[in-house]
Amino acid sequence: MSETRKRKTKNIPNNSISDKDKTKEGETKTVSPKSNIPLRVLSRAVVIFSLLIIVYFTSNDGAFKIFAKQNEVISGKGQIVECSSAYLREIDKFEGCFPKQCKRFVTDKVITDKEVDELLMIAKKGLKYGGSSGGASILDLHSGALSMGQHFINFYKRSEGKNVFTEKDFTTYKVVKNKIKYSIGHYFGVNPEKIYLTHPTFFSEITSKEAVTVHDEYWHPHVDKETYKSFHYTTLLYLTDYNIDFKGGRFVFIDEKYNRTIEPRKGRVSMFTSGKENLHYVEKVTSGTRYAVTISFTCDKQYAIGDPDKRKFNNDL
Ligand SMILES: O=C(O)CCC(=O)C(=O)O
Ligand SMILES: [Fe+2]
Repeated sequence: MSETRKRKTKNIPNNSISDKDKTKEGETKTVSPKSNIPLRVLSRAVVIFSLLIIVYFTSNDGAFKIFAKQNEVISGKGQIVECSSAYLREIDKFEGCFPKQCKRFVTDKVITDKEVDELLMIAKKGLKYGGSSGGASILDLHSGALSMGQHFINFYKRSEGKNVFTEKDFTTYKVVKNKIKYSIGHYFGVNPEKIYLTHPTFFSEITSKEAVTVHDEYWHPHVDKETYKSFHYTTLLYLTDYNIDFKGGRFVFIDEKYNRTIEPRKGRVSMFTSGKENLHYVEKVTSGTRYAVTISFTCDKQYAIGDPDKRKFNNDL
């Protein structure tokens, strides 16, 4: 920048804006005040513009970083974050469940394509019996909760649902849940036998439909530990692809300096400690349908739930 400035001004004699200025050897050019002012203005504008760019890129507002792109295959990518004090205080009493570090971790290598396809089928065949009047529907395989209009019904109490899910469906869920549980053990340095599946564990289906009730408003920033008291480790398994099956709907961690975005990808698992250190939201889905499963774990045995079970579905438990 200063080079440009030097080059533009070096042939202008001191205090003589209307003097003659040498351009090429032996040639002279009259520099009038009129033609000189725009040059100065231009170079100042360039300086100001450059400064604005620097300020923009070094300021915190509106700065996003893509943590996990949809079109890359991530073996494992983690980011350590400072545990919130409330989270630490609470988790301190659960031996073996205390994470080495609070963090978020993404991997595309834990769940197979076949498992994702099977889970997507489970989600679709259950959710087709319900559906929220707004854009966000859930199906909880454990409790049977299913979005229906502006409410939830217990799908396990409906006769039409009796033979919707097979033993194999429940086995797939259990296998996937266990893989994720052992991954948490591995990546967070905790004893997998000391973390327990907790309520709610659900499939979600999000469309671009306008929200009708608060249950449809998934885009608000929140802390999972505050929304779901028993959560200590949240995991999300994505069943559809961002920008292919749907648009919008990226998951965003809100951080001090940059927000970090996870673009859903089939089979992608995102795991994170559920405290304030992992404040997040989901962007509004603008088209298509987004499917995911939330499978979360607690350190507190009193909030442990069993695996979803076909006998429960058949109402004979
Ligand atoms: O579906 C997602 O990506 C995240 C959903 C979420 O934040 C939640 O259920 O608490
Ligand atoms: Fe959440």
